[in-house]
Amino acid sequence: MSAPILRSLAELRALRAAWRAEGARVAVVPTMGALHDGHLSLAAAAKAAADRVIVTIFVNPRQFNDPGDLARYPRTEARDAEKLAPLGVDAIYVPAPDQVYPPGFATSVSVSGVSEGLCGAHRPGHFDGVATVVTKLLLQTGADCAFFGEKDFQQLMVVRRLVRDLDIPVEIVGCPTVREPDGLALSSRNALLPGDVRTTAPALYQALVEARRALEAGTGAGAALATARAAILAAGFAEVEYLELRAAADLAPLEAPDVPARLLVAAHLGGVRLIDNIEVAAR
Ligand SMILES: Nc1ncnc2c1ncn2[C@@H]1O[C@H](COP(=O)(O)OP(=O)(O)OP(=O)(O)O)[C@@H](O)[C@H]1O
Ligand SMILES: CC(C)(CO)[C@@H](O)C(=O)[O-]
Ligand code: BAL
Repeated sequence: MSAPILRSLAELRALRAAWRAEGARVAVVPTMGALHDGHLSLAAAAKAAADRVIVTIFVNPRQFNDPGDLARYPRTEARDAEKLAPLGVDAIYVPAPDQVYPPGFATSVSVSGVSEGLCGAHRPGHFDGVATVVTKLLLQTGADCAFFGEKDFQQLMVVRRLVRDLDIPVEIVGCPTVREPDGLALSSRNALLPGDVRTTAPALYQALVEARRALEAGTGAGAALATARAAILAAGFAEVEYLELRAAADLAPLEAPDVPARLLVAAHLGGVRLIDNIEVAAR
């Protein structure tokens, strides 16, 4: 059976109050819709960890630095609800824009440090938009736990930081990246890839895997990353926005994987910006 779709904060609060009275543990899975198996893996993990699960669908205008990107972001609400039905999700919150940003809205949540560099450097204002809407969704849902994908690793770190800094009583759970059989990380934006470049897209993940192998075998970061960058461009990507080795704990820049590390990349293919990242073991 399809979960009820809630469009107002009042409806969400009423349901939340009933669940609180039952003593239910409530999970939230924030999304922007156009759901794929990556999102569904978060919903399944949430269902396993909580009594009640709310999936939110809100294409948040404040996190789009590029108006064209916002305009073409895929919107597939009816199909999203169908995909969630077999998972036993308890509610889908699809707020009208004024339920998140009421007239006169004047507050922004800005997380420094971890939101600088990487996507933060290339998408000005993006993480302020993410931090603001995630803070609102956590407070509106009053969730006990919230599920985010490691595919957006920097976003996950920004959310962990803001929850600690603002004393929001919620457990943040990071979930592994779900991939296509050829390695491409699932992403709503994959649907925008022109057909003729789809077979090129997995080169991004392959380059990360090869760089990880080299780093873990003792190759210096400079050489390993230069080889990976060249491989991504040779495969047919138009631009590598960033390709960096960072400490997994706080995303501080690293010269070598001497602590648990993350290798993160953003690159452009067929007019679409793809991101990916993988774990690199400490030497
Ligand atoms: N392949 C994936 N595996 C696991 N989680 C994912 C995957 N893709 C997205 N998520 C997670 O789903 C949540 C909602 O993400 P979002 O709706 O932006 O989807 P997306 O596919 O990342 O879309 P976009 O094209 O905007 O990057 C985020 O926590 C994100 O990290
Ligand atoms: C966390 C999020 C739902 C906030 O809009 C979005 O950034 C996303 O889908 O990753
Ligand atoms: N998945 C992160 C949301 C965004 O790209 O805006």
